[in-house]
Amino acid sequence: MTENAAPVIELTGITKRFPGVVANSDVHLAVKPGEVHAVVGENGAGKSTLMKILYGMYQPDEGTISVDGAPVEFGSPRDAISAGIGMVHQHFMLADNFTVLENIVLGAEPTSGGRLDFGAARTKIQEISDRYGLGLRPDRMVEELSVADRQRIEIAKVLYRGARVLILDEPTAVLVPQEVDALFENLAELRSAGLSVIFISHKLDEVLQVADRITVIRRGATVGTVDPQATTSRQLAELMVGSELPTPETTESTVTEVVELAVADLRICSDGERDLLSDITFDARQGEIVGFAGVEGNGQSELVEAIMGLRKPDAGTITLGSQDMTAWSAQDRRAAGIGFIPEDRHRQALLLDAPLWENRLLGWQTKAPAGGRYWIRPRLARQEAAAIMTEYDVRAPGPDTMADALSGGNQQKFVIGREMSTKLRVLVAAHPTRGVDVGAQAAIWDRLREARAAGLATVLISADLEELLGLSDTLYVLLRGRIVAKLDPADVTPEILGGYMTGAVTANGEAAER
Ligand SMILES: Nc1ncnc2c1ncn2[C@@H]1O[C@H](COP(=O)(O)OP(=O)(O)OP(=O)(O)O)[C@@H](O)[C@H]1O
Repeated sequence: MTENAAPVIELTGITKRFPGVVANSDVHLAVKPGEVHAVVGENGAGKSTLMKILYGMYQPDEGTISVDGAPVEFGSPRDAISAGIGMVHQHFMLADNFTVLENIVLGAEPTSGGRLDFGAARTKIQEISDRYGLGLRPDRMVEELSVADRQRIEIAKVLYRGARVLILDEPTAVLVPQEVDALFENLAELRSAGLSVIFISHKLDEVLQVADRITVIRRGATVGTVDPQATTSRQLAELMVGSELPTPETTESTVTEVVELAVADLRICSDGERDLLSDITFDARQGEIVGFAGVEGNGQSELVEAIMGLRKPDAGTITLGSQDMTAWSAQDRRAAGIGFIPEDRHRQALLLDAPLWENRLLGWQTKAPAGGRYWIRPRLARQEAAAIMTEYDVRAPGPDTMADALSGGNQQKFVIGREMSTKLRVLVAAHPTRGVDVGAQAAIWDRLREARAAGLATVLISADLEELLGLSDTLYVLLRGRIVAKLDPADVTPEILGGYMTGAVTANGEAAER
């Protein structure tokens, strides 16, 4: 980064109001050419809103956007893209059954005399790949590729469209440590080529490692821009929150001998072809957190769906206490006290166009006091929703607020609060703190530990290795649908765990043959 370079992007005095909420209030952000600029802030601080304004998805109520010193107005993402701004989404938007080349070109087809010119596209993609060390192979099918490869395709896609400023929204949430290092090398290449990266993340250590400058947003307003060389992650967190953070406490084991959930010889096949899960056998005892590590797509979703009754296994049994529940419906399982924090909160946990009080009832409609066999009690549901909002620090105007008006992290906190405020025997938690800020993460970890101490058996799936190592009593690694290692979290580091997850280290702890 050139110290005194003029900003390539400057947002000045940005204010954006939603009903009952000022999402951005007089925000200032200046991004220089050749810098990685992190934007951090608590859940609901206004980061996504600001990025949506920069990307032309929302229009600000006040304030200006300048590109290369000249004011611009973006009516849509198309305008932002033509001004050289690209967004790499957290949820990849790639078509699995197309090649890398097709995915990059889709929507920005090259024309030569009115015809698609794939030859020119291939050359351009190869240049981009070589220049930034992306290692793309244009003819590979996307479905065969890892999460990290897909992310590189998304990056190439925006570069292909001429982006000079790339917005990366929580890019490391889905990566193992080795992949995070590789991503950071790619970012270094982009930076040295004079491009700019806006990096949104809740992982403050990573932010300090990768960013040239960090802008902190608190409750919609800019707190300031800091130099990572002169800031610790604790200071950064305190700037975000506006007060000192409590220190998380360590806890004693609470694992008992009583098996609450037993999974035996579970097998799930896809169309009779390939096993998505095979020979899965494990127990979760009262007072125990059983963690599952794995690169996304190695059987975690199928395991969760089988336990929750959303997918019928091809073989094996699932037992709750002394009852075989393999044939039970999803609703029977919830009624028996199995709580669920799904990976995809939008599809599986919330009705986005319904108010929070209705979402309080979702999945628990038949449970007293607010729900019941024949009717529901809106007044009680409102009270319960309000109680969850207070207890889990869900920042929103009230129980009548629609779920889709909440920031991502606040939606997640609401879902966790809903599930955990019912008396549970088993909790299946997939990525429980994905997208939540450090303060909320520590609070959720405390809740999970308290529930464990009270006897809850938890199955924890997470891509956050620190979370898995910090919470689990027993840790399994899933690779290609099998358990390839059973580990004591006290004995492993994130790097070793990453090795098991990618298959680089085998079950006996040795490096796998290449
Ligand atoms: N479409 C919308 N309608 C109403 N309110 C909204 C809308 N989008 C965001 N908000 C509100 O604006 C505020 C800022 O939300 P935003 O999503 O920008 O936060 P964020 O910093 O990205 O949070 P997170 O880390 O949880 O993703 C929140 O109070 C949120 O509830």
